[in-house]
Parts: sequence; C-alpha cells; structure tokens
Amino acid sequence: MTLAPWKNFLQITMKRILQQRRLSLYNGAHGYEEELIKKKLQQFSGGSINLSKEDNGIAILTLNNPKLMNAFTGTMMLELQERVTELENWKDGKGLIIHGAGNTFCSGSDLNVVKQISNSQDGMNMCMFMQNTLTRLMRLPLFSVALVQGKAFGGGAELTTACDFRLMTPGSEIRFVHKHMGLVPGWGGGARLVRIVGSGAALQLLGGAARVDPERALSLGLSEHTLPSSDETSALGEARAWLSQYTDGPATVIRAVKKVVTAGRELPLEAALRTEKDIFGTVWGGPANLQALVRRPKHK
Ligand SMILES: CC[C@@H](C(=O)O)C(=O)SCCNC(=O)CCNC(=O)[C@H](O)C(C)(C)COP(=O)(O)OP(=O)(O)OC[C@H]1O[C@@H](n2cnc3c(N)ncnc32)[C@H](O)[C@@H]1OP(=O)(O)O
Repeated sequence: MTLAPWKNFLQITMKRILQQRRLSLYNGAHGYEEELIKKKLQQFSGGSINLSKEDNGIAILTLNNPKLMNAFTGTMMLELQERVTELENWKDGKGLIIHGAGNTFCSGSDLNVVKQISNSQDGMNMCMFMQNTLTRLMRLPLFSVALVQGKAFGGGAELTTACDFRLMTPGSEIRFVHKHMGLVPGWGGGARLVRIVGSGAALQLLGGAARVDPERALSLGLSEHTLPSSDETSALGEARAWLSQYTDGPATVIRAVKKVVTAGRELPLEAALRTEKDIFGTVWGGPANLQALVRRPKHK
C-alpha cells in the first residue's frame, strides 16, 4: 500500500523521460554525451533564464544576463533546458514570449565559454545539447514569439528561429554573425532559417553575416510585425496584445492547432495526415466544439 505513491511517481518520471527522448534529436547512438556536457556547462556560471507562467496561459521567458548583452553562459544553457521541460509539463499553456533583460535580446554564446570549450568533443556535445533543447522548444504545443529588442546575434539569432513568430522593435537587429566567427550556425538556426526565408535569402544572411533590421526582416518574412515601441515595458505589452489574436480561446483547441502545424511541417504527408486525424479526435465533440454548435456563430 505505502509503495503506491512511489510507483506512481516513478511511472510519471519515466513517462516524462521517455517523452523528452522522443521529442529530442540526439541520444547516445549519435555519440551524444549529455551528462558530460552538462557537467562541463555547469562550470561556467552567470545570468539566468527566468520563466513566469500566467493564469491566462501566456508564459514569459526572460534571458537574463544584461551585463553581457544576455549572452548564454553554461548554466543559462542548462536552465533553458529545465525551463523547456517545465513548459512541456504545463498543460494550460497557450503562448510564450521570449525576450531579453535590459532591452536587448541576446548576443549568442558567451565568448568566454566558447573559448573554454573550443575542442571538438565539447563543441559537438554543446551543439547537440542546444539542438535538442531548441527542437523541443519549437515543438511545444503553444504559440511562441521571440520579441527582438536591441540585438539578436549569433546563437541569439538562432534562438529566434526556434519560435513560431518574431516581432521586432524599432532599431533592433537580427544578425547571424557566425561567418565572422569562422563558424556556421550549430543550434539548428541554419536549417530553420532556410525553412523560414528560403535558401536564397538564407545564403545571403549567413554568407554575408548581414544586418537584418525590422524593415528587411518583414520583407523577408523573418519577422511578422514591427512593434511601435522600443521601450522595454511597452514593447512587452504590445507583444502580448499581438499574441492574444492567436491565444484567445480554449487551450485544448489552441494546442491542437499548433500540434497539427508541427506535424504538417515535420512529417511526411501520410504520417502528418494520420497525426492530424488523431488530433482532430481530441477536439471533435469536445466542450469548445459542442458550445460552438449551440451558439452557431456566423463567421462574417
Ligand atoms: C557556437 C557559438 C555561436 C552560436 O552559438 O551560434 C555564437 O553565438 S558565438 C557568439 C556570437 N556573438 C558575438 O560574437 C557577439 C559579440 N559582441 C558584439 O558584437 C557586441 O558586444 C554587441 C552584441 C554588438 C553589443 O555591442 P555594444 O552595444 O557596443 O556593447 P558592448 O560590446 O560594449 O557589450 C557590452 C558587454 O557585453 C559583452 N558581450 C557582448 N556579447 C558577448 C558575448 N557573446 N560573449 C561575451 N561577452 C559579450 C561585451 O564584451 C561587453 O563587455 P565588456 O567588454 O566587459 O564591457
């Protein structure tokens, strides 16, 4: 009898671990050594990744290392993974806004850390660690927005591409500076950029380490909208208001929409169609569907 709560706890924990593995890209079979890189990243501390979940189903994720323009230290990479796990377990979530403290987005990896892990083994493990985390972020069943204020450089630019939408404030800039660092994107930002802007534009942005201001981002389809305010607090309010056009309504339906789109984007057609059928089954005859049938709204 007394073992039951433990059994339950173990079952839930196992389920979560299996879910994380399923949503991740790399495991031991790919030569990925997660525990090793976690231990390494733990040595480079500073800054934090803060998550606040609101009753309205919107969460705010803050990259908080303003002294270094919110560059990612080792512990921030680890914290990002923890926050993504928290969001995966948040069943009421409908939307997420990612922004940086101090009115700037993120200047990529902390170059002090990059120098310390510049050997091949650490580099590959860090790359797989961040791709796993950002892939899980991209697959969250909620609508995610990168609110780009100030600069989104290097890994910061890559992080914006793991969100469903990008909103920019006047004077802000997205820049894949990797070429100037003798690198290419490694956090999955190259592959995602091609899917967002197409291969020609991606070649221009990566090959020229080009500055992308809000106007150019809009014309490339890299950004959805330029917010009117560059002030930190006002811009966050405007981003919330913009996001609410997609997050107003029941969480079950909003999460189902995102799941259908994720399947359509990532799976071959037949598998995507079958997944869509399964997701359809979760909303058909559900409370929101039945209420709408009673209301019989006219969609004018
Ligand atoms: C795999 C690595 C790759 C990836 O993951 O994809 C990367 O991300 S590599 C990192 C790529 N990013 C950069 O190279 C950015 C370098 N920084 C800059 O170009 C500029 O600092 C800036 C971001 C354009 C801001 O310029 P400015 O507004 O003039 O401020 P400062 O330069 O004075 O910066 C303030 C302070 O912050 C430090 N800083 C900024 N970015 C980083 C960083 N990525 N790593 C470590 N430190 C960073 C900067 O050095 C200043 O510190 P102090 O010199 O001590 O004042």
